[in-house]
Amino acid sequence: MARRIVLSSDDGPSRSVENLTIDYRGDLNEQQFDAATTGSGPTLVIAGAGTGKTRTLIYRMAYLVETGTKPESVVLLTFTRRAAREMTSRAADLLDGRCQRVQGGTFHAFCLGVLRRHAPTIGFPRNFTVLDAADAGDVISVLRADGNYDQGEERFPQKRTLYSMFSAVINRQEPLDEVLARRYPQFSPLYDGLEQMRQDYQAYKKSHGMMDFDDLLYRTLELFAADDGVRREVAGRCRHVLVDEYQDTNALQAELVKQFASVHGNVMVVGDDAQSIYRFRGADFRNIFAFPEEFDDTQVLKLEQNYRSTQVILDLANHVIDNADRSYEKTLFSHRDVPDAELPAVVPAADGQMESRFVAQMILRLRESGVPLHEQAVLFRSSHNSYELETELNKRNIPFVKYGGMKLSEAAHIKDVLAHLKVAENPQDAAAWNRALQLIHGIGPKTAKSLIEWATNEADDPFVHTDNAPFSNRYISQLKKLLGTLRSIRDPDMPLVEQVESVIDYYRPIFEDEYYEDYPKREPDLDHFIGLSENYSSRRDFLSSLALDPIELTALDNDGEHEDEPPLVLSTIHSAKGLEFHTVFIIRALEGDLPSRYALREKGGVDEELRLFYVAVTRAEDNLFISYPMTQYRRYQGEYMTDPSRFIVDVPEDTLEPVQLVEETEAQEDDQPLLGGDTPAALGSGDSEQTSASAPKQLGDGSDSASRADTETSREYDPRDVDGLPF
Ligand SMILES: Nc1ncnc2c1ncn2[C@@H]1O[C@H](COP(=O)(O)OP(=O)(O)OP(=O)(O)O)[C@@H](O)[C@H]1O
Repeated sequence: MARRIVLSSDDGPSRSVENLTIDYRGDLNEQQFDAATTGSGPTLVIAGAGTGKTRTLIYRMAYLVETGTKPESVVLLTFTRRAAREMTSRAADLLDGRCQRVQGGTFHAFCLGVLRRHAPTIGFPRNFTVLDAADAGDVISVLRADGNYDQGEERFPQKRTLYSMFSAVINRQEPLDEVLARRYPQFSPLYDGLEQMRQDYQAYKKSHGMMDFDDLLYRTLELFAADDGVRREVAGRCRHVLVDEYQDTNALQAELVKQFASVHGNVMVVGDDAQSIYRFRGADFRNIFAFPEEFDDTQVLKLEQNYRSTQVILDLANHVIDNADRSYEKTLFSHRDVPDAELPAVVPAADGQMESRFVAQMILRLRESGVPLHEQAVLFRSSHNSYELETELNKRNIPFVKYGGMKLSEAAHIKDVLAHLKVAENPQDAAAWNRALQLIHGIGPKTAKSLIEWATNEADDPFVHTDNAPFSNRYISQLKKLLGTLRSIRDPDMPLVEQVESVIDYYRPIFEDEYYEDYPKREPDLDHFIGLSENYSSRRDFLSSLALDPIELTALDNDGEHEDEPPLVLSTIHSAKGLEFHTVFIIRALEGDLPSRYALREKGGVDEELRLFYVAVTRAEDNLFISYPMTQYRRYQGEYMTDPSRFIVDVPEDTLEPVQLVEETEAQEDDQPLLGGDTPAALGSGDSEQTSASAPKQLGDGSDSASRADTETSREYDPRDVDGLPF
């Protein structure tokens, strides 16, 4: 065995908590203080929603640095890179710039860093390509075109489904036959072909220098198993491991935490079993229950005091989660003393359009009463749930930003550009070749296949046109342009932004032709893409970063358009994780949507949806409206009656107050009180006509039309009117 020389720690001298610059006792409650300032060893912090998990981790980071731990040896693992950035910069604000040097990021990004250094140990090149889910699907398509995996069966799974199956095998560590039996029983008879394909997919990625997301985790563990020196070196640099959102880790991530903490043993994981919502990606909320079994002498701390929501909102949250299968016993109680807090409201609307009008009008009224748009959010289960509302918001010129929709790198035109960059980065990337080649007139799937064969196997240099290449006059001149562009951007001295511009110059005529119907609408994305590339020094980092940390297309689309006023937030519930808003609207609370009809088919699926609903409810600080349309329309079915979500039907009225929507005209006829008058202030004052007529100018030049629409059709929301519910 090699001789070992033990170096002593470079950490600075430790100081007592009383002599530190931050007032930990004053800023934190007792439970938070205990967690932030605990000593070494394993710690599990079980925390309810809004109880200050994030705050505690930020203070923990600052505390470690302030008491002498080298910031570079603190590792903060979060669910998104944005979360890590925000947390380290908040810690830096609290203490000083040293906190920016904490190693923060996602598990995938951390593993990527390790693998870039050590990939050759497990037979991968250092410049391996990172495949996102769509890329992985493309690779699977390439394989499928080559093999006879479907054995003539017509009902073979699509590429996305195949990827999900293969992914589940890795990240749940379950054999494929079990994955099929549990989640895709209809494909169980195809097991042999599928297993063969899965193995070929693994082998193909390895021989072509590619890793998908699961590989980043799995191969890191493989690397540690293959070379214990690497494990010791990596874990040696993890003096303190902090993990946020532990409830959403999968089996591989839980194992990685163990490995990272295997030298120093200092690990703090923070999570809320009730907020585990990523089962479809292999997350297993049972990890959080298993933690004390995995780490001897775990200290378990609980945070139960909620600082975010009013007690009435928490009462609903507690009621909801009481129905969950298994959760750590904790009852949230509010720290906020809000007299006359509004009960959460359930609002049935006649149809989707009426639901949208209610939400849009309510948003304007709240805004009138002083709640800015960006402190209001509309949450929904699936991105398409908000389409009708988006139309309504556009009609009224209410600016909004939407999260959880399409990612920039999922847009077809961006994928085209990316394909060129990927080929330049990894000439073995057949899926990228395939996309780039088929953009050329005269090259179809068959020709592309033989060209790829030539480029990846036969050519000495695939970027140089040679006479023995299988080129035809049909496309030769365009192909030469492609190869010339790719060759030029492979020049190591060419700055990334110039490479991207060069690809886009080549691509632009193709782009205008390919998307002739709407290319002007897509054009700004190309400019954004060039702008993004300016932040990276290498093509490799840029591509990995886009794969690992995708950028929201819609968020980007709307960037810079709201200089006057930060916009309203529309978000899927998944993307609203960790956020908080003064007012939250949960729309489309329907059976089939929330819970999603797909979840109903799976064991444990409804519980996961229940937790998702819990996450949505606990985003609200002061107001919560849960609405749904009572009728919907389907093309072949016509109009039909919906069922409200099971999560809201049996809730006592003193926990979730039913509210009836009434048209203004009807309300006046019935002599019912309109919103305004004695309506609680938080819900806005003045009648709808006043509200919209006085809506400030920056809500758009269409404020007039909004005003007209309001006066003509306004229906009234009266929170006190609980009779005659149309359930
Ligand atoms: N000790 C405290 N004093 C004052 N405010 C606090 C305290 N702890 C937390 N808060 C506030 O409570 C809110 C919720 O905190 P935080 O976002 O850290 O909670 P969380 O547990 O991460 O929430 P979730 O898991 O629901 O996203 C924040 O606005 C935070 O500033």
